[in-house]
Amino acid sequence: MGTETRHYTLENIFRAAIAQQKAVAVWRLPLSEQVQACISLQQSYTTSLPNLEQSPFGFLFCPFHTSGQEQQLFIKGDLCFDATSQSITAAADAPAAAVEGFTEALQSIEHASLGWHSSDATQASYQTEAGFKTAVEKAVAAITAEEMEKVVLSRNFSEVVPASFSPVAAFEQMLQTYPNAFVSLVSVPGVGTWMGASPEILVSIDQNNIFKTVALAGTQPLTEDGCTSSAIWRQKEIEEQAMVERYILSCFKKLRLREYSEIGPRTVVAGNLMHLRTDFKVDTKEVDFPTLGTDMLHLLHPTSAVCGLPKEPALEFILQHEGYDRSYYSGYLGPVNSSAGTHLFVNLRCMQLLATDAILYAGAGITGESSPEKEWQETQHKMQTMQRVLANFK
Ligand SMILES: C=C(O[C@@H]1C=C(C(=O)O)C=C[C@H]1O)C(=O)O
Repeated sequence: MGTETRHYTLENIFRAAIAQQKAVAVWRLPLSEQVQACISLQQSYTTSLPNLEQSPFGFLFCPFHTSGQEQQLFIKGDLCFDATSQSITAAADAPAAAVEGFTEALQSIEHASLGWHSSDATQASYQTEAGFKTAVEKAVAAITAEEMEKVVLSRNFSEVVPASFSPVAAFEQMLQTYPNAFVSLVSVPGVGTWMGASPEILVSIDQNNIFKTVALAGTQPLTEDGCTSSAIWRQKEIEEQAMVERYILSCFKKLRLREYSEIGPRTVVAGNLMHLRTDFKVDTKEVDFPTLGTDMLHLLHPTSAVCGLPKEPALEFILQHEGYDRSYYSGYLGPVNSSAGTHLFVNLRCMQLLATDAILYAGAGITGESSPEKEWQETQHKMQTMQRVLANFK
């Protein structure tokens, strides 16, 4: 097919992918205008531990717990859609018959219903307010007993999807509401549909081979004037974020990497919230470390921003006490080897769309100073990111 001259809208592309039972990912990088989508024409989407440098263009979608029941997925970019030019391009190795089938489907798509792929999984489990608060109390006790330093506890919550809801319209609205977030919509047959506005880079490598990651933690509601300069941070948040920073530094150390730049912590805005963020940057060409992206991805996930410190006892604690399955929440997702490079984000401020309900997810970092009520409130605030999106259709 090469470069098609026909013009399509994002809605055409998404409808065709759903009607044709294909996996599709749509995204926009923070502070960018460019909306892209990719569609896989493969039979299977599962992947093993990703090797970013060797990978073809596509979109990674990985769960929190990589040895749990959810699979690591790769939506190969057999078809790539650029929303600015409204054009669609097929990869050189895309299966020709499937490309033709998809293009034909695109012509007749106007009348297809606008749904989304739903999950094959049986009924999701939910965490209650009491259950969450009990888990926080147990975590504080374990931290006081020096079993770990920090653990991130999360919960989920279900809301009815309004009848007029459209994932593409919601995605487009998120572009406006959350300009500095990574905005995404992922829909995979048998796995389901997720959308979100993430504030947190896990691993990014741009076209100039610059590697970036961040230490993001510490949360407070946006100040009244919306100015980052008027934020006042408590010692608890400062320490919590410093732990994430320390973890990233320990990963660099494991790889014997000494040349990196570190800026922060600075206060940043994420929707209705503010966080503390330290930015790390490495010129992988200058330090002659071409596999840094993959190596760091393997060491970082799950970071102490979503799991805890040390990683193993924190993960163990989460699996034992959290009381529900995080699924793809606090996993990671993003384009790999796209025209803008590889940009993986932590899957936060997100929701999973079921047939009639949406499951919203949020967590909070627990330290020795945590109070169950405050941490509960923090998860309430974080859930507003997606509640605002649903509310627009009510
Ligand atoms: C766990 C979440 O967010 C993470 C936890 C934070 C915290 O504990 O303060 C802040 C930002 C994120 O790294 C979430 O949004 O669900």
